[in-house]
Amino acid sequence: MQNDIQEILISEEEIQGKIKELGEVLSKEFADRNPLVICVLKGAFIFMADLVKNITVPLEMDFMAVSSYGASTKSSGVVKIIKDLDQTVEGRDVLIVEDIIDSGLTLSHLIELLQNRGAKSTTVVTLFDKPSGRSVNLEADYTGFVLPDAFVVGYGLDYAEHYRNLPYIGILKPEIYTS
Ligand SMILES: O=P(O)(O)OC[C@H]1O[C@H](OP(=O)(O)OP(=O)(O)O)[C@H](O)[C@@H]1O
Ligand code: HPA
Ligand SMILES: [Mg+2]
Repeated sequence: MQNDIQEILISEEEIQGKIKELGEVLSKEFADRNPLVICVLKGAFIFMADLVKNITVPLEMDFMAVSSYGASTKSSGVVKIIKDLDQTVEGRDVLIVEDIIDSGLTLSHLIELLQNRGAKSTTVVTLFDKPSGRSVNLEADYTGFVLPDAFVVGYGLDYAEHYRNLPYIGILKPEIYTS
């Protein structure tokens, strides 16, 4: 698995340090608001788990699975809901937890959906942001790291369902997805 990685961009230690910082900021922002923290599966599952351990105020969690990449390195442009939320978002302060914003299509779709369902507020925290990939105008409220224009894997992010279990973020060797 490691042999398929061209370069490690962000180490496990750097990721964990950043998540502690994000947890502190979000604990202040959401004190006394009992947010509904929504994990965008599958990619965000590791970030969600590490992040909520660093948020020290009461919150609730829910999970939603969406997919637009499949076994490709480019967004299909169609955001499919594979598993919907169990809880209602009506009147709730919602914190959306994403692993990466690339084209922005997944999040813009999700934010619109949650607002239409009556969420009181929607706040986005993403661990990674790839601004060069954007096809819609969208910014997270909180961002961990800004990434260069390359297809990355690890820490929840996959290529064709592999590499999610790497504890760091790396650039996948192009020959892996062009061969
Ligand atoms: O900004 P975008 O271009 O929409 O890309 C970001 C989304 O793409 C990935 O999900 P993917 O569709 O690969 O599903 P997965 O999380 O199950 O891997 C990632 O986890 C984000 O949710
Ligand atoms: O760079 C990426 N890697 C893995 N999944 C992704 N989904 C959007 N961008 C990426
Ligand atoms: Mg994916």
